[in-house]
Amino acid sequence: MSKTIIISNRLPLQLKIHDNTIETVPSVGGLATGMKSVHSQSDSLWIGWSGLTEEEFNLDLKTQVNAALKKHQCVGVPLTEDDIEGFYYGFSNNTLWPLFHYFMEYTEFEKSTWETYKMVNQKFADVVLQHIEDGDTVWVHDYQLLLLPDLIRKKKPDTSIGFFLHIPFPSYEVFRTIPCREDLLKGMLGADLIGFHTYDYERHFLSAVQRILGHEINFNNIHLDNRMVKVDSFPMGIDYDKFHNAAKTHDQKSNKEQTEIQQEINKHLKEGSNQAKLILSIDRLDYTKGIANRLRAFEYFLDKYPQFKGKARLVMLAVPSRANVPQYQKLKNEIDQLVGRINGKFAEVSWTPIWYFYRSMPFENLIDLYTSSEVALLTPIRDGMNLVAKEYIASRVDKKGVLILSEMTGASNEMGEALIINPNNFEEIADTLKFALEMPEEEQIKRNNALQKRLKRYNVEKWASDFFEALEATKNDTKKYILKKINSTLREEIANKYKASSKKILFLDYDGTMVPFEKLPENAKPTQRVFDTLDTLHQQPDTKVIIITGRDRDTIQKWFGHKDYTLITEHGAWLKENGKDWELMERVDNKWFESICPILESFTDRTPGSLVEEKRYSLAWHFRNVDPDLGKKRSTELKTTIQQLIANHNLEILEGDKVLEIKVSGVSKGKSASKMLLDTTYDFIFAIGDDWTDEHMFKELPREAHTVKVGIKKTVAQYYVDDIDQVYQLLSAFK
Ligand SMILES: O=P(O)(O)OC[C@H]1O[C@H](O[C@H]2O[C@H](CO)[C@@H](O)[C@H](O)[C@H]2O)[C@H](O)[C@@H](O)[C@@H]1O
Ligand SMILES: O=c1ccn([C@@H]2O[C@H](COP(=O)(O)OP(=O)(O)O)[C@@H](O)[C@H]2O)c(=O)[nH]1
Repeated sequence: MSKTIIISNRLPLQLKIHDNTIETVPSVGGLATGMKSVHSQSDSLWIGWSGLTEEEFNLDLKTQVNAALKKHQCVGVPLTEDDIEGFYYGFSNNTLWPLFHYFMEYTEFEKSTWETYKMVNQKFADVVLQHIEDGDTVWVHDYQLLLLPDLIRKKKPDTSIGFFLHIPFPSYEVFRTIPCREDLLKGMLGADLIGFHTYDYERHFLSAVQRILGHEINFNNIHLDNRMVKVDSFPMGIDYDKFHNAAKTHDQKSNKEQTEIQQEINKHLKEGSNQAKLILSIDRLDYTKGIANRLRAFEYFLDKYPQFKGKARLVMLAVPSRANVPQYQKLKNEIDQLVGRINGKFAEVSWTPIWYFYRSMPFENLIDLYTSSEVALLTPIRDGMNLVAKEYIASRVDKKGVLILSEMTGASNEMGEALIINPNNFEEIADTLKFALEMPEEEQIKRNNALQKRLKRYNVEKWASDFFEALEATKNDTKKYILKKINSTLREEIANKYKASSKKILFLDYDGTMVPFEKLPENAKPTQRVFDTLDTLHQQPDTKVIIITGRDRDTIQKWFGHKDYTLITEHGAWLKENGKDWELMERVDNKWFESICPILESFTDRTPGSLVEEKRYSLAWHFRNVDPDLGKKRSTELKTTIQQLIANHNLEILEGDKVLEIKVSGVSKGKSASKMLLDTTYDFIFAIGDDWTDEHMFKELPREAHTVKVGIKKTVAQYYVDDIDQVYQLLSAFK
């Protein structure tokens, strides 16, 4: 039976050695807490790091380690201290983490940690490959494993692979600064489906893929040579019932059954003469979480609204995290000092403004804090999602409580009823805190009602099932493509038909089919491979070889004029065959150039990288070297600008691959190809091409023709080949 393999750096449990025995503790962090719910409800295997390095346990303990992991359907990836240093503290958390959260000044790029990162991703791949079976689905998580999807794809090309990034994907301008940017993107593109928390992260990723790798993107599909990768946003939910039900039971507990923390909260904060409202914050101690800003904003609040002294208290839980990274150590000192200074400044005998815990707390204590706090104040500078915001709302069984949430969190996109603040605006935070502490109960209930409904509906289970459904759909699309793809059997079948036929005609597109695109069109000259292949085909008995291209007559004359192949240029305007001179296939003129050319030139002047190509009877505006977004925008603008002129002169616009071509209406590769069939009866008709202009040919040729599209794109052609190399593989079978 097929299974799902979840892979993340951290497993849902961490192993510790105590008195020579293995103990397990739950992992902290949103990825682990969220995915744990998915894992526990499905028959999946989770592969990741156990929290122990290879040096930390000996052979005697190994059996215990494996057993502890197996009990939770987990498999460990063996990592050494050096691996953890270079891969986890180094490249993951000293390079990728700050870069992806826009902390460029903290981002260090070191070749040695990059090398370790690559090596450790390979170690993960090796373990996955030991456990993967045909039909399994793989779900890779997060920035520590960006190279893994491609490493698995290389060894197991047919596996269904999903990838989810839990942190922001930064804008192209930030991402482009990292030297290994191409490798990172290529690694991720090994997946069939790539998921992000928000649409913004998704569009940043697509923009980076388009600009750095130059792949064609259609809506949210990335066209690779032989596969399609789908990209989408799936905002992660929480296990709503788990938090809501725990909060319900919590409310029903007698005094005796309450946890120590709850008893403390009641004694000091809720029941004494000096009752203070609680403002809660919970995060890992991370500079992205805006903890220092929050403390300063709280100080500003107490200065601005002194009436809250003694009446409000910040309860701040900061969970130790990545303590080996220097920036985290600095932050810890800064927070300690800030808390000390603010408490020193405002404390009274019966009231300290900040209760600060630097540790992690078990689930029951988190529930104590969530249910006892009137306000949650979460102020990250950047945060992929922020599950604490969702957990706080889900735990409010009484529907009371106010959430103040930074607009820089992924969660703020879906939690519009919360009070959304800019974490750098202390004035706004102070005013919002006052507003929250004074908010009437009816308003709190109204806001939370809406939030809870959404959290209940789009919970972590729904999030995971949506992701799997999308992965399945992507895989099915790919299957459809694979069915039409020319494999060795199909190649032989087509070649046999060719050999068995007595009259054959082959229509071959040039750019993108026989040769790859170049930055400047004049540089895409025919190679020896082009001539060798065409000569061989041309020498076959009863075979007519036609190059059919949008290229201008003069260039094709220069490149192929010395050969005897049939040449059709400018999308069917010109024909040259049987060694005769060029003749016009259609009645065309170019008098209209003088009205269109100046417009194209003015677009070229203000669109860096674009160029005008003047052919005998058509004009082409190329934007291959233009910034992709600008190119798309300007080509749409150009179409609108010349619309009227096009109609007046009986012209039409052909949209090729990064080119708009204006030509006399009615001239097309389809029409000219059909004309070539008029005088002779062929029993083998073949056409191959890569772009939109070839679709005319595929459409208009008779049904029995063998039509082949180069690259995985929408087409009416019968078959696909992946790339130019496969074009030659196919053509060389015809001999
Ligand atoms: O494993 P650690 O280095 O201890 O860090 C804990 C996790 O932090 C990050 O969590 C992210 O995922 C959350 C769920 O999607 C999201 O809400 C939050 O905004 C992110 O920061 C990290 O992405 C995980 O890989 C870590 O395990
Ligand atoms: O002592 C603690 C404090 C927090 N959490 C959990 O850690 C996660 C934090 O996730 P979030 O998305 O807010 O941020 P991350 O730490 O993943 O960046 C939440 O599920 C919390 O319930 C925990 O398990 N123990």
